[in-house]
Parts: sequence; C-alpha cells; structure tokens
Amino acid sequence: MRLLEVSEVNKAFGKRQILDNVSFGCKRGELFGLFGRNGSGKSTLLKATMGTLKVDSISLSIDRKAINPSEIIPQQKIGYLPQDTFLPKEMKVRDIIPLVFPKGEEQDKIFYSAGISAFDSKKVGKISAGQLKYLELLLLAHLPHPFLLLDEPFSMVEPHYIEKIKELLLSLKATKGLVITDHYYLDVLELADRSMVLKNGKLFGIENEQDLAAHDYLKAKKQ
Ligand SMILES: Nc1ncnc2c1ncn2[C@@H]1O[C@H](COP(=O)(O)OP(=O)(O)OP(=O)(O)O)[C@@H](O)[C@H]1O
Repeated sequence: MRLLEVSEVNKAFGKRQILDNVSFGCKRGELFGLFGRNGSGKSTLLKATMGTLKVDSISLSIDRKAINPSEIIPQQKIGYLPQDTFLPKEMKVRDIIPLVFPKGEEQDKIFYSAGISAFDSKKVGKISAGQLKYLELLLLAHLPHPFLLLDEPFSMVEPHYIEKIKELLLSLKATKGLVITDHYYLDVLELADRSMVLKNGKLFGIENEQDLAAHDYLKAKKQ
C-alpha cells in the first residue's frame, strides 16, 4: 500500500465550518507535516481520516481504491497516535508489550529496541513523558498499518527523547507513510518531506518558517 488520499473533507461544529472541502495525501516513504494554530481543526482532520469522528463528507482511497472510513480500523490501514496516552497507567511496560504483541519474536523487537531497558520494569504512570511517547511510537511502529497519523508526538517531550523519536520516525519511512502534527514546528519542518497549514478551514502548502508566518501560524519577524 503506497498512497493514502483523503479528499473533500467537510466538518462544521454548529455554525463554524472547521474543515472546508479539505484534501491531502500521503505516500509510503513520505513524512507529511500538518500545521495549524490551536483550534484550527488538525485533530478533527486526523480523527475524520481514522473514521473515529463523523464528518459531513469525506472520501478516502488507498492506492486509488475507495475505502469506507468504517473499514480503516478493522482492516488496520491507518494507525493513530492520540495526544493523550492510550496505555494503562497502572501496568508495567514489560507487561503491556506482550498484550500488544502475543508472538515472542515480535516482543523481542520491542524489548531489544534502544533505550527500552531503562524503563521496562516501571509502571506506565511512572515513566517520563518522553519515554511514554517513545514507547507508544515503538508499539505503533511494529504494527502492520501502512500509514500512521501522529497527533503531537513531541508535546511535553524532553530534547533527548525528541531526538530518539525523530530517529525512529525517519526509520519508519522505509515501510510507512507518516502524517505529523505538532506545535514543535521546527522539528516537524526538519523532518517533513512536504507540509501544509490549516487556516480558516482550508489547507495551504508551505515550505519554511516564512510561509508559516505568511499564513499567520507564526508571528512575522521584524525586518
Ligand atoms: N466535539 C466538538 N464539539 C464542538 N466543537 C468541537 C468539538 N471538537 C472540536 N471542536 C472545536 O473544533 C475546533 C477544532 O478543534 P481541533 O481539536 O481539531 O483543533 P486542533 O487544530 O487540533 O487544535 P490544537 O492545536 O489545540 O490541538 C476547536 O475550536 C474545537 O473547540
């Protein structure tokens, strides 16, 4: 599976049109950066793509073949990293890994991943924000989903783990297409092969900080 296309997404909350005929795509091997100010509708767009939020209209296709949003999760087409953790806080990291990956050889890939041994004996609620995001991404990375939508993978994460997460994301491009939204815009700009900014319900292509300023995501620098 090489190409995810999401088109004609419309969503209004009450009278406010959050997504106004929005379209975007993501290829395997590509990291697509999605920018937008607080409340612009980025999470709404990701949830609509996952099929977890009902929208007024959406068309989805994978490799040019139409797919119903209700098939996205059962057919493991797209994986989603939500802003808030999806792992139970009271469980130890080493007990969660076998729950997600019943096969021994798959578990080993996680247990032997760089950095895991530093915290695998701790409870999820006791590890740092960076360790938690890294763990969540490692779990997603080893699932079969060809596309991943990542909602704020760098939020609250210390610089040491941001670098670890960036390395992991770059390595994932070999097998997956990635969509990332995060207000750590410099990190996203550095990683992204292509980026767009969501403003007033519409998406605009951007290439750099100047473009982000032109679309009012960043404050324009005084000359
Ligand atoms: N269930 C809902 N009912 C009503 N309004 C909602 C609902 N969910 C989201 N909104 C509104 O839609 C807008 C877009 O929200 P969304 O969470 O998609 O923004 P975002 O771009 O992801 O923001 P942030 O950068 O803060 O995460 C916001 O104004 C939000 O308050």
